[in-house]
Amino acid sequence: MDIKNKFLKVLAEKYPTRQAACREIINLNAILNLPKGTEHFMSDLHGEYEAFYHIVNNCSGVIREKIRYLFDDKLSELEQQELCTLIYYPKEKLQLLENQKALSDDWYRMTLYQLIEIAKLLSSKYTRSKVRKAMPADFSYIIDELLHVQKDEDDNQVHYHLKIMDTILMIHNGDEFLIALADLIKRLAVDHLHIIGDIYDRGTSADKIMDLLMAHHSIDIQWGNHDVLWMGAACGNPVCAAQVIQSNLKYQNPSILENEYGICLRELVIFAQKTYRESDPMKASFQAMTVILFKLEGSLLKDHPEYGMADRLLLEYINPDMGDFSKDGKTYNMRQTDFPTLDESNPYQLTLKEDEIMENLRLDFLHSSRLKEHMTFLYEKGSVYKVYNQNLLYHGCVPLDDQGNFDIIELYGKKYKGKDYFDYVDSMIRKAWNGNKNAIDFMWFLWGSIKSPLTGRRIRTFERTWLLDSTAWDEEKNPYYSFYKDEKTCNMILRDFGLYSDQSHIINGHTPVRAKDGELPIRANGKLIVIDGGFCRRYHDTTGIAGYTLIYNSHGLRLKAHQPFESVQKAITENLDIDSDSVIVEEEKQRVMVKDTDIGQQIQEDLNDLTELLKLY
Ligand SMILES: O=P(O)(O)OC[C@H]1O[C@](O)(COP(=O)(O)O)[C@@H](O)[C@@H]1O
Ligand SMILES: [Mn+2]
Repeated sequence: MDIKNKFLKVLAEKYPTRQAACREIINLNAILNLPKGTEHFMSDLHGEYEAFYHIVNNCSGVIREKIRYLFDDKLSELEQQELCTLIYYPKEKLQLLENQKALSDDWYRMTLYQLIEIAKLLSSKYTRSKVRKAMPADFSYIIDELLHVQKDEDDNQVHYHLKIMDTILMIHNGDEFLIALADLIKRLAVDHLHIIGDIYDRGTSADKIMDLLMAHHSIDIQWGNHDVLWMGAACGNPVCAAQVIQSNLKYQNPSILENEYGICLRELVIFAQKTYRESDPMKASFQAMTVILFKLEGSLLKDHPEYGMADRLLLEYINPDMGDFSKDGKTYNMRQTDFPTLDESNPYQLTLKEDEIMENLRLDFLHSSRLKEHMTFLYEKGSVYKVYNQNLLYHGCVPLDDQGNFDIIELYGKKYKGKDYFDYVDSMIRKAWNGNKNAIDFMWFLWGSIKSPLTGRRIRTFERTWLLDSTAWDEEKNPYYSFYKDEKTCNMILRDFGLYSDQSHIINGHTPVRAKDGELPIRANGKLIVIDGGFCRRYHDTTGIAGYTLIYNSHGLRLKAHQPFESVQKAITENLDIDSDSVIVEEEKQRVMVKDTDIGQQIQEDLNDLTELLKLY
C-alpha cells in the first residue's frame, strides 16, 4: 500500500462510514465560512500588572463598544459603565453592590438578561460547539440553552427560559451564574492574544502578569530584551542575573526578587553596608551590584570577542582615587565615586566575597521553582518571532546594515541574515535552557548588542548609571530604525519570512510612541505598526498617552490608543475605565473569514483528505 492509501486507511478509522465523512465535511465547511476570530496584540507590559489586568478585562475597549451598540438607547451612560465594570470585575463589583444593598431579584433578572444579550452578540461569529467549549463547565448547558432562544407561536421557549432564571435565583446561584457569563463574554471578545515582548522589569509585578498569562485560553509571546534577560538569569548566566538585580534595585523593587522568586538579597545587603560608604542599605546594595555587574560583563565579553562588544570594557577607565572616568581624551564626573573593591591592575576580577555572593544569587535564580514555572511557560509559548495569519510579529528589529540591506552576522564560522538569523537566535535561546554553556553566555549578547533582534541598540547601562554627563547616554540604534519607515524595507523583510500578501504587516514592540509629539504608530505606508503598550508609568510623560494595543478582527486592523490607568480599586468603586480612542489602520474590502486564516488553511487540508476518502466509499 502506498503512503497515501495508508493515510486514508488511518483516516477511515476516524470516519468509518460515508455519512461520518460527509458530516465532517459539512461541519468544516461551515467553520471556514465564519468570520475570523479576534486577535489582540499587546506589548511592553513592564510589570504593570493592574493596567494590564484592566486591558485584558476590558478587552482593549471592545466590551464597552458592544454595550454601547446594544444598549445605547436603553441605558444611561452611568448604567452602561456599571455594566462594563460588572463584566470586568464581577466578583468585586457584586461584593460592592451587596454592601450597598443594591442587589435584588429584579436586578439579577435584568442584569443576567443584559449579559446574555452581550454573550449572544459576541458568540454569533463562532460555531455553537466552539462557544460551548469556551463556557465554564458548570453552566455550559444552561448558557447554551439561553443563548439560543427561538421564538415559537406560544412563546414556549421564552417561558422556559424565564423558568430557568427563576430557578437560578431561587437557589441563590445568581452570583456564580453571573460570573460565569462575564467570563464567557471576555473569553469570546478576544479569541487569541499576542504579547510582543517585555513582560518584565520596571513595574513591580511581572510575576502576577505571568500568572495571568498562564491562565489565558489562547496566547503566543515574542520574547523581548527584558524577558530574555530574565531567561538568561534563569538559565544560570551570572551577568544576566546581576543586571536583573541591579535594575530591580534601581526601581526599588526588591520584592519581586525576594518575595516572589525567592532570590535572597540578605548577604548582598550586609556586604554592601559593610563595604560602601553609602548608609542607605538599598542604595549601598545597588552600588555593590552595579560594580559586580560591570566586572562580570567585562569578563564575559573578554571570553567572547565574536560578540563585537569590546567597547563595553569600561571599568579600566575609572580613576578610583579621583572618582572620575577618562576615555578617548575626555574626562567625566561620576555619580558613584566609591569603589572599594576595584583593583586597578585587574578591574574585571570579583573579590572573593563578591564572587561568593554572586554565585549564591546565581544559584537562587537557577533553583527558584516559581521562576522555573514562569520561564518554562515563556519557553513553551514564546519565540523570537511569529508568523500568524500573514503578519510577522517580533519585539525588536531585523538587523540591517548602513545601506538598509540585511546585516550579515557571523558567529562561529557561519553567516546569518534575516529570517535565518532569527531562527539561529531562537535555537540558541532554547539551547541555553538545555544548559549549553556557549548559548547561556549568548543570552547576554541578546540583551546588550545593537545586532540583537530583541534589542537593536548599543546598551549603555554603564554610562546611564554612572556618568553625570547625559550626552554620553545616547544608545546608538540599529539602522533598522531608520529604514523601517520605508515600505520597500518592510516588504524585503516580509518576503524573507515568506510573506507576499498585500495583507501582511510587521507588528513591532519595543519603542514607545511619542504621541504627544505627533508621532504615529503606523509606519511604511501601513506596512509596519509599532505597538508599545506604554504600560510603563515612567514613560507616560514622554509619550503623552499610556500606549497602544492592536485589534485584528474580520473587519480589519484597528489601533486603540489608551489613556493612563489609575487603579483597579478605582475602576471598581468609581467605574473608571481606560479611555481608548480607536484608529482604523486598515479596513478589509471583504470580511476576513476563517478560510482566510492559518487555521482555515489547516481545515482546508483536512477537507481535501476527507474528500479523497469520500471517493473510496
Ligand atoms: O529607562 P530605564 O529603566 O532606566 O532603562 C533604560 C534602559 O532600558 C532600555 O531602554 C531597554 O528597555 P526597553 O526595551 O524597554 O526600551 C535600554 O535601552 C536602556 O539602557
Ligand atoms: Mn524592549
